[in-house]
Amino acid sequence: MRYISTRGAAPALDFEGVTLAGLANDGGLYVPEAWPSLSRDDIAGLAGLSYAETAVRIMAPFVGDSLTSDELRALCEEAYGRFDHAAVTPLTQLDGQHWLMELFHGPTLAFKDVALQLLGLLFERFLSNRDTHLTVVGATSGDTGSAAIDALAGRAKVDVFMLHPLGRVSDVQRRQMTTVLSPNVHNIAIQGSFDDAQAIVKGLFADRDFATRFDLSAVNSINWARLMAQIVYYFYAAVRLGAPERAVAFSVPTGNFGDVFAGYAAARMGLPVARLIVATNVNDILHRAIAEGDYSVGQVTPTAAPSMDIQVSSNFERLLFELHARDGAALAATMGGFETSRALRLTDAMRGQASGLFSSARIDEDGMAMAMRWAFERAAELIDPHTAIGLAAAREAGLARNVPVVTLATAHPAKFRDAVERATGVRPSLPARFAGLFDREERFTTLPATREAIRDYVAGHAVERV
Ligand SMILES: Cc1ncc(COP(=O)(O)O)c(C=O)c1O
Ligand SMILES: N[C@@H](CCOP(=O)(O)O)C(=O)O
Repeated sequence: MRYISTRGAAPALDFEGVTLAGLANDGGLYVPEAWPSLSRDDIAGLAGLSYAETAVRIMAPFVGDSLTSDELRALCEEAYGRFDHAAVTPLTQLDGQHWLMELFHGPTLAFKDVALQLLGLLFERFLSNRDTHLTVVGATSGDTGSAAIDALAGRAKVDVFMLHPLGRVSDVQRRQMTTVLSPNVHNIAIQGSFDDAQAIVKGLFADRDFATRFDLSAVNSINWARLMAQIVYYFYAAVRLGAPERAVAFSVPTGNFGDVFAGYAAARMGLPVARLIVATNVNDILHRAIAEGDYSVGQVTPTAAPSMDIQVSSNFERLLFELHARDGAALAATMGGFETSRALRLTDAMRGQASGLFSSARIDEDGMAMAMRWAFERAAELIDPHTAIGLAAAREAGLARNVPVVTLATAHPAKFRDAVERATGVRPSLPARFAGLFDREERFTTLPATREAIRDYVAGHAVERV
């Protein structure tokens, strides 16, 4: 399998190459040159397999020659062996139509663990026979940071610099990052928003000299390996609910468009997906884009679902690439215009194409709280604010009663216990392994939200290529 950049000008790479590179050097994102395809029999053959074995079957075509299937299996068994539920991503039924897919049974209680536990092992495996020290620079609105830090802390050939927006993540999220004191972990609170953090990270990659000097790599969903690992649970859930005989819809709490793009990839690979519902909070650029074709950047409003307080969604570029008929030069021109004007319009043809699979909804804070209460009163389930946005969107989507709708439960409710308590009156508790989280020493550096400040800090603490 080879990977090409959405902007058409970077060299094509194999799976090992894209995993280590993160972002393409033309500013684009890597995507598979062609979507692998699974037949109905292949999909039916996934029934009854363990999560790890399902992962091997789905990811093998993407990994190509970069790993043998025994190596891939060993990595999947190790990564998913760290989850505290035997099914890894279990389904819970809420009523006759609605299900939750619980993606929060990993070490840091969010869906990010599904991909980042594997990515940590992939880095280690690919670096084992290279004389390279990676400098991972990432941006987080709370969950990617803790999952990446858990996956990379203490690894000999990687340093991780994680930027979070000061004061805009939950206390549990922050402490999950800042109480990890390994020397290779560098937490930075920036005086700005998540969008500022993400723009700084992309800016550092765009500085080719800097990116080469420090062997920059990415753990955000700009890294293809992140999305690849997330495709697996769409197949795993759909097969449990009757695929390939029955199509399943998914409602996805969306910020950076990574999770829902993984659902798109599953559909492109042959999974019968009835609908992908893009659920946003009041930071609704993606809802406006899908519903009206208006992808224009507004101000970020802090909400009780802070991990979705995002305006510029990095993976939307991967969908735009598909909607530009995979023409990298055309997309590079579109993105150039967007970077200047902070706005772009989808043509009617693009919107028409997207609407075959995607729909969207914007859920405000009241809608979110109501969904938390509904899940609790109706099914005795405590759900986190992000999941609640997905569930509210699922319930208002108006899909035929015979279509099962799976809402992705992207975080454990205890990560956002204040918001959950406000909505339901119940304060969810953290699993026992987090006892003491609030007594531990925290370490982070606060910096201005400028590329220069972050570049200087990274340069002062990272390992330079010899
Ligand atoms: C809990 C939670 N839900 C949803 C999202 C949005 O996912 P994505 O950025 O892949 O759209 C995030 C952040 O990425 C998150 O942390
Ligand atoms: N919501 C995310 C933001 C980063 O998203 P990613 O999927 O691109 O890593 C977070 O919690 O950090």
